[in-house]
Amino acid sequence: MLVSIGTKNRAKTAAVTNIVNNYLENVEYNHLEVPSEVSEQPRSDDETRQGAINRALNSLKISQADLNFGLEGGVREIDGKMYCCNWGALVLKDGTVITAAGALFLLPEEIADEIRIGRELGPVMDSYTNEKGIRHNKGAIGVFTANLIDRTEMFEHIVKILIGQYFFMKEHE
Ligand SMILES: O=P(O)(O)OP(=O)(O)OP(=O)(O)OC[C@H]1O[C@@H](n2cnc3c(O)ncnc32)[C@H](O)[C@@H]1O
Ligand SMILES: [Mg+2]
Repeated sequence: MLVSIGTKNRAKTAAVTNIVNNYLENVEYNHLEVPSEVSEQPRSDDETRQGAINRALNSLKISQADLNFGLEGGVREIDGKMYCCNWGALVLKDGTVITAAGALFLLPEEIADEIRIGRELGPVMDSYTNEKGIRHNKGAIGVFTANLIDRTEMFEHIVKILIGQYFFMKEHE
């Protein structure tokens, strides 16, 4: 079975590989840099979800894989507070689109203000922590949860929901 993932981000590719390997055998993986066709920093659930779907659809177009994953991070505001939101899409070979969302976590006001003036969370997190490439491993969620949960684990949950929905659909065909 061929599984494509619409990113080369290591936190995301690890999440897909870790979960899919638990449930399916003889899987070959493709990591594809595909356009999300939304802003670099999505600013709503709608836009973040659409980015995940576009990544999965674009992966299918390029690879014709059996399962095509798109994972996208964004932000949204509720009652003046900014949360990081996370969405995933799984597109099947026949074009069926399955979606799921994951954790929402609060961004501190000083981080939120940087995003509000138009910066991207990835670089903002790197300057905040004085580290490079946070988005590939612990992610903002790792930093703001005292490393109790990292970005891979957060996306694993979404991938598990997507795969679970796929199994449910197959059982009810
Ligand atoms: O290479 P891609 O797949 O694009 O991975 P990415 O890390 O850029 O992730 P997204 O495009 O899905 O996320 C949109 C923006 O938000 C940033 N971001 C989202 N979640 C983050 C997290 O947990 N830690 C650090 N940056 C995050 C990210 O770096 C981007 O600037
Ligand atoms: Mg990105």
